[in-house]
Amino acid sequence: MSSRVAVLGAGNVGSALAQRLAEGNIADVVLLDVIAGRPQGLALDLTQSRLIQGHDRQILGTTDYNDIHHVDVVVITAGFPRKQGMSRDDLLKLNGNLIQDITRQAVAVAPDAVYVVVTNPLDVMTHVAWQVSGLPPQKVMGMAGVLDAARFAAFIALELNISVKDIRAMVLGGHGDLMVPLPRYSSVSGIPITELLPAATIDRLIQRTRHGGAEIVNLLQTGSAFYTPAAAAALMVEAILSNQARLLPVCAYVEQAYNLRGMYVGVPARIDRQGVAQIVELSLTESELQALHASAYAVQGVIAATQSLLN
Ligand SMILES: NC(=O)C1=CN([C@@H]2O[C@H](COP(=O)(O)OP(=O)(O)OC[C@H]3O[C@@H](n4cnc5c(N)ncnc54)[C@H](O)[C@@H]3O)[C@@H](O)[C@H]2O)C=CC1
Ligand SMILES: O=C([O-])CC(=O)C(=O)O
Repeated sequence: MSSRVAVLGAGNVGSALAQRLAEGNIADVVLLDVIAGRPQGLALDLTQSRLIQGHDRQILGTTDYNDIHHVDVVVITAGFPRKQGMSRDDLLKLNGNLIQDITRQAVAVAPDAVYVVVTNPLDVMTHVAWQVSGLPPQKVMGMAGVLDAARFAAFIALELNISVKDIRAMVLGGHGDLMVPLPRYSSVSGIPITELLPAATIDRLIQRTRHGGAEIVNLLQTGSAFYTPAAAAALMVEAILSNQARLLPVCAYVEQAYNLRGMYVGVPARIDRQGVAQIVELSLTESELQALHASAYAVQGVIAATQSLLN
């Protein structure tokens, strides 16, 4: 039977993700939104391009959770994006209760799915979704590291004037200004970028990566990035469905690693059909570990403050 993926939220990220999943022949898609007509219209539009795009994927638009019954993966993209001048954490109040409500409704009909959260503030929303889902933490992960690492790789490629195909990048930590791009674990055909670029240039690329989302928010003025976020979420869905044990940076529940205990944060993880199969613990220098802890504890602080805001 064909794999089925529910995309909750048919906004910019959700609709671009639905297009990638269908046109990439990755899965059939159920696109769900609260705005009646929007997911149905987008699904019909995507269906009409099947001849041109050369696929037979089913794309269903709906406002009814019964339609996501027993999907394999649920991606949560519903919620408000930030506008210029806002931090991702400013979305907490707007998106916190919404994520709880959506997760409860989804888990009731798709209890066996793997859940991928995209809504911001990402690490906190992933924690909240897991908390209300009642699912084992391996089944609930967040999308951030794949996007942040793709941005770091793009900036390295532009700086070196080298094809991005030969670049691998690693970013740990929360999806915020304290995220931790790791130059020692970022390379061009196996050569660490610390061998190819001066420290000051690497620092500039790190800062640009940390503010990669805000740079686009400031340019768009009406919302936030969606093409690369959708591509990153599609890659994670494909990794889950293909069961190929891909190693990706994702927001995962760290039981005990990196001297962290029981919290969601961005780490490299082996992803398979069951979700997060294993967290990979890199050997970090003292300053890299400190930076990861600063990022993780900032997320922890927001999670603690969030509990009183939620239903
Ligand atoms: N994790 C990451 O790296 C990224 C996260 N994001 C986040 O993803 C979220 C979505 O961003 P966009 O698609 O650009 O926003 P958007 O405003 O284009 O779309 C959001 C959609 O969610 C729908 N929605 C709202 N409440 C809903 C509910 N209760 N049930 C179902 N649908 C509901 C809205 O009707 C709208 O269609 C934002 O929170 C944004 O900050 C965006 C890019 C990257
Ligand atoms: O910047 C935002 O608010 C959206 C996002 O998370 C990103 O593009 O990294």
